[in-house]
Amino acid sequence: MDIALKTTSFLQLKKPQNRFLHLPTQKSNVSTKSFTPMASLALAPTVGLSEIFINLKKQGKVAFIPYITAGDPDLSTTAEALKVLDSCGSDIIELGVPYSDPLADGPVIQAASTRSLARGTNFNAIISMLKEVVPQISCPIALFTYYNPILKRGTGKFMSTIKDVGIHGLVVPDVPLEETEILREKAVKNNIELVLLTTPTTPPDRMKAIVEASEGFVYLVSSIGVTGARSSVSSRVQSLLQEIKEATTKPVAVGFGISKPEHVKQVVGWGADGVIVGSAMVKLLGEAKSPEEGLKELETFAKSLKAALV
Ligand SMILES: O=P(O)(O)OC[C@@H](O)[C@@H](O)c1c[nH]c2ccccc12
Repeated sequence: MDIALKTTSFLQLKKPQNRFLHLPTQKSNVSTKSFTPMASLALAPTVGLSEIFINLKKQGKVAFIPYITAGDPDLSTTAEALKVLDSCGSDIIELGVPYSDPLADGPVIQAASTRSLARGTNFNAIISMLKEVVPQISCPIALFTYYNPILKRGTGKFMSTIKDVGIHGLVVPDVPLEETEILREKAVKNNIELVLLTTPTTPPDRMKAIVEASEGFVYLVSSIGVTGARSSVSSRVQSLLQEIKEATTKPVAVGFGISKPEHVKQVVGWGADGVIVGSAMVKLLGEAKSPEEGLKELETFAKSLKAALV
């Protein structure tokens, strides 16, 4: 199966043996009753991903886009983490659906997915949590999932379900470029922006097709390999950003390896419209001594990265 990223040798995903999700089917032990809905704040309805970038550009600002894995360490903490990240000035939040075979993920996010699945996190419980939390936050959420959970539910049903809880964007790293057409059609019907990814080894023509088809923003993967904090961000990103910006006026957000304020400043200096930070966030939240400790560390870290953007 040729996927959007495969030709970039970013990852050679084999055709999944069993296309269906391996999530535990037993009833999740996650109680949605634990989400006591606050009086839903009269927040302005969140705007979509594209609008976020338009508004930021007018202010000469760059988008801060953290990623966390839903259900790690548990869904109640995820609910709180979304509010913390929103209050720290996140412009978009990427929320990952844990999956049993996260081939594009490094050890930190793989471990987060394993912990989350071990707790019984499943898609329905994530949706229930989002139903409560989305009205309480002001920044849009882009759901992050591998292709199987979508296929399992049916593309149309999946899209309408996430739209109904106020999700604005969708990132599917292993969808074959040739199959994004089907996904995008259902996404557009549900006002969901389907974000596509390009990488350092994506051939120019393929990159052009990807940026042309990508909605909301273009995800530039900074380095080949899997997700994970790196000591430095590849300087190749600078020329990659130029090449992409010659091919499109769409905003480009850079992810992979970014884990320090100096990384953020560097990528901004190279012309990125957004900065995506995942593993470093996930590690703090999921590997802390307690959820409260994790939330505190997440807040401090998020503020330090946000401060590097101004
Ligand atoms: O973890 P990093 O190196 O900070 O990279 C962001 C990444 O976590 C997030 O965007 C993401 C999580 N899982 C992925 C799989 C493929 C591409 C991107 C992702």
